[in-house]
Order: sequence, then structure tokens, then C-alpha cells
Amino acid sequence: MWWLKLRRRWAQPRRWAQLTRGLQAASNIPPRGFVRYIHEDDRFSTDRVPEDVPPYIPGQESPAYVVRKTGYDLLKDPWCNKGSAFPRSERDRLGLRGLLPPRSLTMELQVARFMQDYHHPVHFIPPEDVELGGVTSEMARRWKALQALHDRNETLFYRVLFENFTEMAPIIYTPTVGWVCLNFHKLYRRPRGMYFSAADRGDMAAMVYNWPQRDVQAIVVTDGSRILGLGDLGVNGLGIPIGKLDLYCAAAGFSPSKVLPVVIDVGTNNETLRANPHYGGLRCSRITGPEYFSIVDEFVTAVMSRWPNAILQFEDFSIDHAVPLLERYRQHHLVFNDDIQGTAATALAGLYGALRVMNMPPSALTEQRIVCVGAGSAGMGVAKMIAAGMTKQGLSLAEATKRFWVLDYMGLITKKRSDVANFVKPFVREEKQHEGESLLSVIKRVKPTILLGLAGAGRLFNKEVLTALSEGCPHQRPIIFPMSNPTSRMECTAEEALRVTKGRAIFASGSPQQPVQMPDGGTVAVSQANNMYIFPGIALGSFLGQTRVITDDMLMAAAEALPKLVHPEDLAKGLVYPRLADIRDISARVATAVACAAGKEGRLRGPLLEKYGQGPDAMRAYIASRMFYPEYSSLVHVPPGVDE
Ligand SMILES: NC(=O)C1=CN([C@@H]2O[C@H](COP(=O)(O)OP(=O)(O)OC[C@H]3O[C@@H](n4cnc5c(N)ncnc54)[C@H](O)[C@@H]3O)[C@@H](O)[C@H]2O)C=CC1
Ligand SMILES: CC(=O)C(=O)O
Ligand SMILES: [Mg+2]
Repeated sequence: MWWLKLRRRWAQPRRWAQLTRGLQAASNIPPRGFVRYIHEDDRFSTDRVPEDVPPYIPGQESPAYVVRKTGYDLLKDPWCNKGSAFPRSERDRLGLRGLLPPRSLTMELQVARFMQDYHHPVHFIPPEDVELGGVTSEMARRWKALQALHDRNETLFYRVLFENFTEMAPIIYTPTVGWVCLNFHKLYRRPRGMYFSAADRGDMAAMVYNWPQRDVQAIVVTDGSRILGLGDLGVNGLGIPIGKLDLYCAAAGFSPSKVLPVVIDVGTNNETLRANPHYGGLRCSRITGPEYFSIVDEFVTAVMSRWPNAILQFEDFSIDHAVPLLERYRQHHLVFNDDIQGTAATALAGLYGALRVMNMPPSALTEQRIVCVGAGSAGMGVAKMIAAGMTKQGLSLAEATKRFWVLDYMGLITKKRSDVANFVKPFVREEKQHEGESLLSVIKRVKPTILLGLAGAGRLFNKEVLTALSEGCPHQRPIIFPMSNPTSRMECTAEEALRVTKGRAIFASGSPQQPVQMPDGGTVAVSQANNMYIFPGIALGSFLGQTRVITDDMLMAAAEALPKLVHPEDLAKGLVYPRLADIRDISARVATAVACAAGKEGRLRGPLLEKYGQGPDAMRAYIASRMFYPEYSSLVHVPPGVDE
């Protein structure tokens, strides 16, 4: 029926948005609240100013103009752009909703922000902060230089990043990205990504059409509530999805035009930030409970309805929401939580790598005693995955969980506690008399072989702790993974771990560390235990395979694939992860493992399903062929030889 087709066609919010904007532009009727409209071309040519436009007098209300550009095009036009000062009425009518931080700033504030940076550059970090933050003025300056390149020429930015990945990962990602998020309100220059706020309820399905790309393949979303180990940073947390998606493009070959960083703004409990006049998010405390979930539901429905095939990565959500959100969507949508699942696969891969360093088989995992400091989303995700690894090696789940001692900010978690979260329960210790025991005491009593740090609370692995660990572990090299980020939140540095254990430690940290000079004159290289080894490959394999969901077996396949990629000569040096310079090959191989596991479960669709029948090599070749490589493409048709 023709009318049914028509109704379906216009039932989409995008069509309505187009229709209303089209009618408005065509009729040239000033919407209410606007002073007057003239054509944008007339703004600076006095001879073309219509007679009814009064001369401009400073301080008086200036005339309004009709602009033909909308959305991103408008924001990129220096004549018309007002950045974060666009008022709500203009954001509504010009397709800008979601493209700017939710709060409109005044021009006076914009001037003040510029002048502040002009006189005291944001990237100047006082030397006393350097040691704590692990980010130097030079790293911040480099970040700014890379962002400026990203804004001018995306293809060149990614080519530079590809060719210098090892050097630049600490600049676009941890630890520098932590400093970026802390200072996002001062650094904000150009829009990147989308903002969905509590004030947008009811409009999100239409707002997604303000994003200029029809085809989005990957979305990374945060609500800014737990940014690295830096806590609640509100909309400033958008720096993390931006950094993660830079890795999607550089490491996994997603096309930069097909990724979307997002922050959901439900307020912030960070009062200092809220009080800052330059802060761009809602100035209210965080919404929680059913209202919070309904906002996230609306966002997920909106993005999934416009981009039904996209993969959605949840990033840096605080523990109260991270687990419930994952459980809410993972059965029906192509989603994963990087902090819970990506980190877990990374840690297990690192432990398999450490066993390889000691010439031990994977089954030796079952003999390890593991102390995990931090019982949050990352810590418990890691513990659950290692326990799953132990069950694959023959232990029962009950036996596996007995090999863990988990501590949170109150110390060892035992059955004495009544208010333990469900995801911690399997790891609660029976020995009630040791409730709340300190880390040092647990280490002396338990004599662990593996010490994991996922508390985000700084230097918890002090000299006494490291000495006790080393002394209690004489028959095997102690494995020490302080995985918290950024550098200021790490549990110990590589130098501290290696010096105290006299070079015996097998060490890997969440943020990068320089090689350590040992007293004997030797240099020890150190690994980085960061989920960047895993999440790009998980996303790539599941997106290309259109697996609809991401299962535990797919994550396990990623964890098992990674340690096989460590070069034998690097194992000899005690390195447990592969070389970052090989990140594209690593991501392609992790993606292949993920897709193979999905194939075994009958979840593959599309061309990868066809390749599945031909084996892993054919699958990897297909995956590699689909990875973006930054090269200039022709923008006009030019006959061969003309430009030579
Ligand atoms: N290396 C990597 O790839 C990743 C690292 N992380 C890092 O892990 C850290 C924790 O992240 P989440 O688990 O998501 O945070 P979370 O907030 O969910 O959990 C933190 C846990 O640490 C505990 N804790 C806090 N202070 C403590 C103290 N003084 N002693 C012992 N325990 C303490 C808390 O009680 C809580 O159980 C962050 O720093 C984050 O950057 C997270 C994901 C990936
Ligand atoms: C690496 C990461 O995802 C984190 O620290 O939260
Ligand atoms: Mg994270």
C-alpha cells in the first residue's frame, strides 16, 4: 500500500528532522526568539545588506543570520562557529544537539579560557606534579600537537600514529589521556564525539541523526564516573572514548570516519569540577537508580536503531553500574565492557605469558596462589577469567576460586562481611578471623606467587609488601602486575618491583614504564599489561563476523591467542606481552581467534562465515584485508598520468 510505505518512510525521526529543517530554510521565516534573518553571504559585504538591516552598533543586539550549514559543517565553519557558546535554541534548530558539551558557555567565558591558556599554557605541568602523574610537560605538548594534526588532517594523523605507534601510544592513551581528562574543560577546542545528557531525554532517537556519518561501526561510551583510577570526571571523561577509538583505528584498522566516541552526562559528583565555570557538563549530582538506567536504555536504543550493526563498548563506568549494564545488554546486543572483559582477557594472557617465561605449561596456572588488590569491575573481571582459565586446566570452579585472596579498601574480603556484591561472592574467603587483614599480612601468611593490582589507589605495593612477596616465593619468580592507571595510580613502579626482588619479578604494569637500570649495570625491559592488546581485536572479530553478542568463549579465545604472539627472544628477556609495534598484526590475530570461537558456537554471519569453512588463515587474510590503512584517496577523477 503506497500510504503505508509513506507512513513508514516518514515515521523515522531523521526524516522529521530533515523535513522541519527543510521547511524552515525554504520558508525563511524567523523562528520565534530570533531578531532578524539575512542571507549568510551578506554578512560582510555592505553593498548587499538589505535595507531593513540596521548598522551594527557594538553593545546592541546584533542581527541574526540565516545559515545554510547545519551540524558538523557549521561547527567547522570559522565564520559561523560559536563552539560551546551556541545557545540551546540554535543547537535545536541547527542540528547541533549532542555535538557539543551540554552546557552553553558565554563568550566571556570562552575569552577567559583562551586567555588563561595564552598566559599559562595548559600543557605546562609544574615539575612537582610530574613524578606523581607520570605525565611531563613535553608529553602534554606532544598530545596537543597530535590533536592539532588530528583536527586538520585525519589521514595524516593516522599515518603518523601507525608509523610511530610504540612512541605515541603513551601520548594518545594512558598515561597522557588521564591528564587530558583532568583538564578536558581547559583543553576543549574542537568538537569530537557526541554528548547525550539527562536533559536530552525523549530526544535521543532524533539526536543520533545529527552525527554526520551514516555508517558507524564502533561506539565507545562512558558516563565519566570512573575514569582510569582518577574517579568521577563527568563529561571530561569523553577523552577516554576518544583515546580508545584512536586505538580502534590505529590498532584494529577501523575507519576513522566510522567510529563514534560518546559520553552520557547524568551529572557529576565531582564538586570541584561542577563549580568550575568552564565545565561543559550538567551541574547536578549524578542521577542514579531506575532513572539512570532509563537514560542509558534510551541511548542504547537510539544508537542501535540508527546503526544496528555497530559494536558498543562500555568504558570506565563505576562499579555500581558497570556490571548491571553489561548484564542488561550482553545477551541481546553486540556489546562488551572493556574494563571487566577486555582487562580480564589481558591479565589471563599475561599470566600465560609469564608461565611461558618460566618454561611452565599453561596447566601450571592451577598451582598459583593469587592475591588481587581491588574488588571492582576490573579486579573481579580478572579474577573470574583466571578462575575460568584454571577450570579449563582441570580444576573445579570451587577449587579455582580457593586459589584467590581478594582485598578491597577494607582489606581481605571474607565470609564475615554481609554486604558483599554478587560478583565478589565466589571469591570470598572462608576464614572469617582474617576479615579485613592488611595486604602485608595476607602476603606473609599466604605466600602468593602472583600479585595483581587493580585498586586505582596508588603505591600500595610498597617495599615491605614487595620484600615479603619475594621472600615468600623462593621457588618461582614472583609475578607482579600493578595494572591500575594512569601512572600516578599504579601500585608500584617497575624500578621498585625489580630492585626489591633483585630482578626476579616478572613485571607488567597498566601504564607504560621505561626499562629499568639494574645495579649490576644491566637493563631490564618491562611489559605493559593493558587491555589495548585485546579490545581492538575483540571489536574487530565480532564486528566483521556480525556475531550479535560477545560470549565468554570468544573472550577466552582472545586471552589464549595473545601469549602465543610473544617472540621467543622477548620471553627470554622476561616480557609477557607481544611488541606494541606489531599491534595491527596482533589485533588481526586476536580478531581471528575471536571469530573462530564465534564460528564454533554458530554465531558467524556474512563473509567471515564463508571463510570459516576455509580455516583460520583464510579468515585472517579476510580480516586483514578489511583493515583501514591511511592513504589519500582521489577526490576527483583524474586520468592516469595527469598528476605525474
Ligand atoms: N591495565 C588495564 O588494562 C586496566 C586497568 N584498570 C585500572 O584498574 C583500576 C580499578 O578499576 P575498577 O575495578 O574499574 O575500579 P572500581 O572502582 O570498580 O574498583 C576499585 C576497587 O579497588 C578497591 N580499593 C580502593 N582503594 C583501595 C585500597 N587502598 N586498598 C585496597 N583496595 C582498594 C575498592 O574497594 C574497589 O574494590 C583503575 O585504576 C583502572 O585504571 C581498569 C581496566 C583496565
Ligand atoms: C585501561 C583502562 O581501560 C582503564 O584503566 O580503565
Ligand atoms: Mg577503562
